[in-house]
Amino acid sequence: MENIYFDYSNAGIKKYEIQYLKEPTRKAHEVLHEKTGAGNDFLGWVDYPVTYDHKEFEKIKRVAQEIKKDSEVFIVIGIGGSYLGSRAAIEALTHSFYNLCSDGPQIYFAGNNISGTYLKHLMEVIEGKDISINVISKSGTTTEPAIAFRVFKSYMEEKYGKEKAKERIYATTDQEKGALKTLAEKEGYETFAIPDDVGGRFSIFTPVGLLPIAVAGLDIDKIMDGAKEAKELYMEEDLDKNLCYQYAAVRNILYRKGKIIEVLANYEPALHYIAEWWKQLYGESEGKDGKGIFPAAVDFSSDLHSMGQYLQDGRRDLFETVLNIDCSKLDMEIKEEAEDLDGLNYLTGKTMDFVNKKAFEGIRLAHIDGGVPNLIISIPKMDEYYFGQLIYFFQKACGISGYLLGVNPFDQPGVESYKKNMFALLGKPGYEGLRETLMKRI
Ligand SMILES: O=P(O)(O)OC[C@H]1O[C@H](O)[C@H](O)[C@@H](O)[C@@H]1O
Repeated sequence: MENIYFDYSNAGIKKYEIQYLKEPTRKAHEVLHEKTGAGNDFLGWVDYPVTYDHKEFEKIKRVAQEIKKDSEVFIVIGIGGSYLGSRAAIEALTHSFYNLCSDGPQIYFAGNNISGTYLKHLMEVIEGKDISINVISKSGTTTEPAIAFRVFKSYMEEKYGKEKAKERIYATTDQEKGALKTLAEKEGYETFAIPDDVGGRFSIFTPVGLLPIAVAGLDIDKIMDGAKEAKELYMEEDLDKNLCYQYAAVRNILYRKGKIIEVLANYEPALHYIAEWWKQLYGESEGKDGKGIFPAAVDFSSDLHSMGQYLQDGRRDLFETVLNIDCSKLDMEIKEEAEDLDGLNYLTGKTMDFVNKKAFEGIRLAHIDGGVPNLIISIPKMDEYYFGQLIYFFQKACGISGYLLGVNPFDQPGVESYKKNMFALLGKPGYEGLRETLMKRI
């Protein structure tokens, strides 16, 4: 079976530059696997595709069936790592217009912003429909999902009555602590546990990602098979034989040459949320201590008409990583027109995918000529199996890349700063001193 392919032949990197990173990469591998490095209590994701709780996994499948049976709408409440993975999978693997044409429940995401307009509009859309809710928060204390859940909890209780409502609310959170855990226990919601040693942005293979993914009708066994295969493939400590580590090493080399922005480009709209997920993974893992590649993303060819100029001709401090799908899911032939008014008859008999691939090849060469190092990560096709492989590829590369950079890839201390300010400005008890200081600056 084919696997992920990584090509850095157009990154402008010499062979010996890679060789220089052989030992540092081997060391990073050792530190990661022997759990001797920074953030070592958050490495549960490394072996998770094998060590995961099979009983809990079966429960996910069973509950997903129940939700599908009794719900027209399924609302996933979570932010960051608590929703990006499932959203990435659902967008990448289901129908482009899933909510309009799926047999299963419509799936909406909430609690990933603080917009009253968004919530009000969502409530209008779900009016009169049977609903189930999955509230997801590892810490159980994040403000955005907590506010959204408060809204939906009372909506559900009003609609179904307290007893019936609780049968439609599923909480995914820490196994022991946090406000959500306490609330779920008190109310008697069905709960799913997030392992202590798996951080939010690495949690897609846990119930955090898998319950919504299963509700969307996707095959979570295949996702785990793909992840498991990737785990085996990327165990190899030799950089020459490990494509995942090569991605980490190449990023590091480019970063040291001043390529401080990585632009992840895709040619399929369905991949948009994989890029969003990837941005969190790399942004939170590496952007610290005044260091780190800034992860950006573009959807091609749409963004060529907005960002194309900059990519081709702007500051040369970026490199491009193309997420390529070898074989598109569906295709369409371009037909001949009797009158060739739009001048497109030269494409007669060609397919959309052919045109898309030519766009990719042309853009790639133009960007290389424009001084943008080019990397390609290819998967044979976008299905559950390769989705699982790809996610694990990115996670493992991220851990190695973070250690090569010399940061703790598994914490996110910077995220706390905005939260403290927000709490102080909102008047949360305990933040009085900070509130006073901030108020003087506003
Ligand atoms: O799952 P939660 O605890 O609610 O966290 C949700 C997200 O928000 C936090 O601020 C972190 O920076 C993220 O890493 C996390 O994924």
